[in-house]
Amino acid sequence: MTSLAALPLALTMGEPAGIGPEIAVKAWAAGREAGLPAFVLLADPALIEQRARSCGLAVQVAVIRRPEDAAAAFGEGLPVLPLGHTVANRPGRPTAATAAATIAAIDQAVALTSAGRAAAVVTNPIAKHVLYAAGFRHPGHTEYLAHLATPAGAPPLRPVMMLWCDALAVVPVTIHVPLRRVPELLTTELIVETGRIVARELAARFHISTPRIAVAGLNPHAGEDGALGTEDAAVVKPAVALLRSEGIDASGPLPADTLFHARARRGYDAALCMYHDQALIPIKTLAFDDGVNVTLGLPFVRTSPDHGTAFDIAGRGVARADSLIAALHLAHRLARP
Ligand SMILES: NC(=O)C1=CN([C@@H]2O[C@H](COP(=O)(O)OP(=O)(O)OC[C@H]3O[C@@H](n4cnc5c(N)ncnc54)[C@H](O)[C@@H]3O)[C@@H](O)[C@H]2O)C=CC1
Ligand SMILES: NCC(=O)COP(=O)(O)O
Repeated sequence: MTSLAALPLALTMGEPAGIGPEIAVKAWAAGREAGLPAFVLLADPALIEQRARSCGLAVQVAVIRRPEDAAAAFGEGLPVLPLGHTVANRPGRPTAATAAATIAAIDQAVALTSAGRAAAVVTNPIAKHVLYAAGFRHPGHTEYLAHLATPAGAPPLRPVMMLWCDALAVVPVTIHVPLRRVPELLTTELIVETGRIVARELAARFHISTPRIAVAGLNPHAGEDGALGTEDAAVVKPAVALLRSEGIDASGPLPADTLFHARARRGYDAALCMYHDQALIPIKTLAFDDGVNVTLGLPFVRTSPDHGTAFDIAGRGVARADSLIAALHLAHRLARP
């Protein structure tokens, strides 16, 4: 079998009306100078050529038939493996008609990686509401990738979303759920399972020998002894105790408002946050341009830029590829044995 280091990363097209096609082209153009690992884009080659033209980007698309040909093609052109779907759309105008192609790109990236023909999965952003309108029943990539990776008949894998940059790693314990449902969905078991996966993968993939995990409280001031909410004492605190009883260096519940300043960040390797925005606001404030979304708990590496489809700027040639480039670098690093 080809060594992982020699395999290309499998990059999905993402939502075709978003900035994915444009930043893929820009990443490839920057990558030839910046030593980016080779990747293959799973997309409709005609869409990529047309979007590059409309964004004023000079790019040669190298249509390949096998991911094994990506590394050799990468120096000459952007390697694109056709999806078998024609994708016609206008930037900024998403349509459910392209949902099947968007999903096919994810399926193919996972299939190639699982078969040992790609080193890792890197995804461009999808617009969840567009896929939902076409009948997609998973909240986002994170949950869909876990579904694809679960062997038939086995209990579902628990995926964990982690947003990472050099200065901070954050994990939302509850992910894509309305805020009003967070208290009912947040259980001691969910926090413990998430903490275990984070500790295990920070050690195995990030090579942090004894990961320090800070657990944020749910309520202001971590509940202020029950005066500002009961969940911190009843749900979060027992989870921290259980993690500690397993030898995991967990602390908390800690007030979230003082968890993310520079001095506090030196005290932990990852912060477990109780809901989506508690985790994503600090990291996107610190590192919007180069934050990376990593899915933990899967049998393969998956990364993604931290941003979304940016419909407001799609097709204008102004989207930044930095976060995608950071995602490609991190995927390459994590996929190394
Ligand atoms: N991994 C994924 O698939 C993700 C998908 N999304 C999806 O993206 C859609 C739009 O979400 P929003 O909340 O509007 O977030 P967004 O990240 O798409 O856009 C927020 C703001 O940041 C700007 N922006 C985003 N990426 C940029 C880039 N690379 N360069 C320059 N400016 C950039 C946009 O123009 C916009 O003003 C939603 O449907 C959401 O579900 C959001 C986050 C991650
Ligand atoms: N806000 C983060 C996000 O939406 C990423 O979701 P996913 O599609 O990577 O699961």
